[in-house]
Amino acid sequence: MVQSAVLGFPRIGKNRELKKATEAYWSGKISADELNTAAKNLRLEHWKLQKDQGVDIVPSNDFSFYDQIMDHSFTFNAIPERYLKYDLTPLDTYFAMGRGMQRPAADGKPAVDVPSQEMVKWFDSNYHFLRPEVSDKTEFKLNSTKAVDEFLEAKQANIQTRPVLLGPVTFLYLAKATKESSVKPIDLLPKLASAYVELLKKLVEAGAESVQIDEPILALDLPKEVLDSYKSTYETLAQAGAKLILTTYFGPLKQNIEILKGLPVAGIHIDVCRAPENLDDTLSILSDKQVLSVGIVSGRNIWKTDFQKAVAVIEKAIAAVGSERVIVASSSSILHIPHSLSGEDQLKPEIKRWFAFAVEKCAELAILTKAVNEGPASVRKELEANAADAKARAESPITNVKAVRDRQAAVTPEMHTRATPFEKRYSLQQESLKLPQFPTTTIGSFPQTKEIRVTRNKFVKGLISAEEYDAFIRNEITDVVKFQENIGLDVLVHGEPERNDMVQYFGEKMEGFVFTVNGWVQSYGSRCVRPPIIVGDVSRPGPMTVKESAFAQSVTSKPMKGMLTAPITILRWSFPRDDVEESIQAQQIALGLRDEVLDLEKAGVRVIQCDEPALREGLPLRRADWAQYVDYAVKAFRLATGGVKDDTQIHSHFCYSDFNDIFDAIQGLDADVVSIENSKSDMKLMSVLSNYKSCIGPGLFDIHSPRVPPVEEFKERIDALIKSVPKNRLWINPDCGLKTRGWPETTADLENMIVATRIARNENA
Ligand SMILES: CN1c2c(nc(N)[nH]c2=O)NC[C@@H]1CNc1ccc(C(=O)N[C@@H](CCC(=O)N[C@@H](CCC(=O)N[C@@H](CCC(=O)O)C(=O)O)C(=O)O)C(=O)O)cc1
Ligand SMILES: N[C@@H](CCS)C(=O)O
Ligand SMILES: [Zn+2]
Repeated sequence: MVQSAVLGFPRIGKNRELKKATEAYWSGKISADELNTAAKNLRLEHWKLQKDQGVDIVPSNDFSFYDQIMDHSFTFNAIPERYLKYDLTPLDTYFAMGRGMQRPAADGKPAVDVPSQEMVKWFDSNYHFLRPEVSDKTEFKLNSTKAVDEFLEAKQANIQTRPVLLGPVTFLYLAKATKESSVKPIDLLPKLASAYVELLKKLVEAGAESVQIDEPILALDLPKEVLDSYKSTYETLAQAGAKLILTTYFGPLKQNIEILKGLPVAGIHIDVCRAPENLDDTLSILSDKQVLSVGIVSGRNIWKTDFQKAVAVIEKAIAAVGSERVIVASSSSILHIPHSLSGEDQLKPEIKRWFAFAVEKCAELAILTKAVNEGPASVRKELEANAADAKARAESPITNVKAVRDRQAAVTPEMHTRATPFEKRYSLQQESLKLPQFPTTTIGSFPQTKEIRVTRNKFVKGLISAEEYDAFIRNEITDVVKFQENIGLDVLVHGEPERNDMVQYFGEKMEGFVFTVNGWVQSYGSRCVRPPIIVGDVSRPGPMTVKESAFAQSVTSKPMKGMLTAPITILRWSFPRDDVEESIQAQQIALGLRDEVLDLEKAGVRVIQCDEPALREGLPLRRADWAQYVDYAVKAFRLATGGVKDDTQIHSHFCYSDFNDIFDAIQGLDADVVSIENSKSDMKLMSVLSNYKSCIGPGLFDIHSPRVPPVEEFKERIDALIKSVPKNRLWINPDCGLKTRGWPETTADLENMIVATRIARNENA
C-alpha cells in the first residue's frame, strides 16, 4: 500500500499561539514551564490534525521555539563560546543564539551583552535560519535529546511519528567558521557524523521506524568535495541501524543524483513539483529495496494540486517500483504556507476554491493516496471537484486583463533607462539636496508599536472611522519626523506606520491580489507575514503611498524619502501565480510602481527608495538559470524607477549580506544609493564594496536584536568602511527597517550612530 507523508508542518499555530507564548516568555509574562506547556499543546494539536486529515506518516522534531536549523546547532553542541559565559539556562542560551541578549546586572546575576547568530534566508524562501557557527574549538556531542523527547511525546499520545533531522552534510555546508578560526566547516563531517549516530541510535531505541534526514543542498550546484563526502558520511550514519529517508527538495537533483546511487539509506524523497524530471532520474539509480517518496503536493505554494496530473505521476512511480515502496508526500516541509483556509470567509468562494493551505494540503495527500490505493472511483467526488476548480480558474476573466496586457505590449527599451549617467545626475542631486559628508538615513520603518497595531486592528474591524485612522497616522508621521529632525538625521522617512507589512500593504492597493485574515507564515523567530496571493493580472488603480509621503514632506524642510517595495520583492513575498511566467507578473507590478514613482515625484518627493530585499533570494538555485532571472528582475526595477528626472534620487535596499552573487544585478539596477545589510556578516562585504560605482550604505547595526552597540563600535565600523568605500560615496544607516524594535533601543541605536558619524566627519573633513 502507498502511504502518505508530510515533511514538516507549520508550527506557529492557527492563531499564532507559538508567537504569542514565546513573546510572552521573552517579556517575562510567562514562565519557562508555561512556555513548554503551550508548545506541547501545539505539537499535539498539529499531530492530531494531520492524522485527522488522513496522513499516514506525520513528522516530529519539526517543531522549534525559534528555528529548526538552530535547534541542530544546539543539539550537536555547536554553541559558540560567547553564549556560554553567562551561566544562562539552556532555554535562554538557545534564545540568546537566536535573538541576542542584552540585560543589566540584577539580582546577583551578571550583565549580559551578546549579539545573535547570523540570520540568512533558507534557500529561495522567505524563511530565515540562524547560520550554524563552528570553530577549532567546536566539540560535537549530543547536547539535547529534543528529537527523541518529541518522538516519545507523540508516542505517548499514541501517534507514531517520523522524526525529522537536518542532514549533517547540509548542516555543515550551510555553516560558517567563526572569524578567528581556521577550520573549514565541511572538514568536521566525520566528527559531526559520530554525534548523529548517537542521536539516531537513541531514536531507534525509542521506537522510531524511520527517520527523515533532510539534505536540501542536493538541489544546489555543489563542489566535488561536498558531493564526495556523502558516501562516507552516510556509511557512518548507517551504523545506527535507523531506516533513513534521505530527503531532497526545492529543485532538480541533476548530476548530484550520482552520489545517491548506492547510498546506504532506506529511501529517497524527491521534489517533483519544482522538478518533474527528478522522477526519472531517481528511478534510474534507486536500488530494488529502496523506498521512493514522491513530493507531489507543493510545500511552497497555496494552489490546489492538480489531482489528475498528480495521480499520473504517482502511478508511474508505482509501476516502476511497486506500491509498497512508494510514499506520496508534500514536496518539502509545508512550513512555508499558512495553517488553514478555515475562517477565510472574506475570500470570494469562486477564488477560495483555487487554494489549499497546510491543513487542506494534508487532505490532498490523503485523497491522492486513496486514489492510487483503492482506485479513482473511491474518491470520484473529490477528483471531479478538483477538476472543476482548475477549469474555473483557467477560465476566470481576472487571469487575463486586456488593458494590462496591452500596456505590457507597449513597454519600450527606453522606459528602462534613466536619461543621464549616475556621476552627472548624482552631482545634480547633491546640488538640490545639499547633504553633508556621510549622509545619515534610515531604511524606512520606525517601531510598529502596540498602539499602532491595535489602532489599525480597530480600523480594519470598523471600530474607528477612516478619518480617525488617518488622523492617527498623520500624528504618528509627524512625531517620527520631529524625532528624526531632533536626533539629526539627514534624509528622513515617514516611518511607515500605515503599513501592516511592506508587501501586503502594496498588494492590498493593487488589483489582481487577494488577502487572508489569518494566513500567517513564519518568517523568522516569532515574526510572521501574511503573504498576499496573486490571482490575476496586476494593475494599480490609484496612488498607494503619495498621501503619506507628501504629508511627511510637508512637515519638514529636510528631504523626505518616499518608500516603495520594488517588483521582485512584491512578487516573491506574495504567493505568485503558477499559470503565468514570473517575469510577466514582475513587469505588471513594475508598471504599477512606475506610476507611483512618478506621482511621488510630482508631489515634491525628491528621494524615492524602492526596497528590493528579495532580489537575492529569488536567484534560482542553479547558476545556469541565473542570467534569465537577473535579466527580468533588473528590467522590472529599472522599469519602475527609470522615468524620473535627473535630480530625483533613487535608493534601493537589500537585507542580506551575500553581495557577491548578486553584485552585478545590484549594480545593474542603476540606483543612486543602495543600503545593504552588513553588521552581522563580519563585514564580509568589504572586499566587494570598493568596486561598487554608486553610493552605498552598508548597515551599521543589526535591527533584529534589541542589543544597542556603543558609539565606539559604530565608529570602528565606519572606520573600516572608509577603507573600502570612497568617502564621497558612503552613506550611514542601519541594516534594515526599525519596525520590530522598541523606541528606547531605536533612540539609543540612532543616537550612537549619529554621534559616531559626527566624529568620523570631523576626522575626515
Ligand atoms: C523585511 N522582512 C520582511 C519579509 N517579508 C515580508 N513580507 N515583510 C517583511 O517586512 N521578509 C524578510 C524580512 C523579515 N522580517 C520581518 C520583520 C517583521 C515582521 C513582523 O513584524 N511581522 C509582524 C506582523 C506584521 C503585520 O502583519 N502586522 C499587522 C497585524 C498586526 C497584528 O498582529 N495585529 C493583532 C492585533 C493587534 C495587537 O494586539 O497587537 C492581530 O491581528 O491579532 C498590522 O500591523 O496591521 C509579527 O508580529 O510577526 C515580519 C517579517
Ligand atoms: N522599508 C522597509 C524595508 C524592509 S526590508 C522597512 O524599513 O521596514
Ligand atoms: Zn530590509
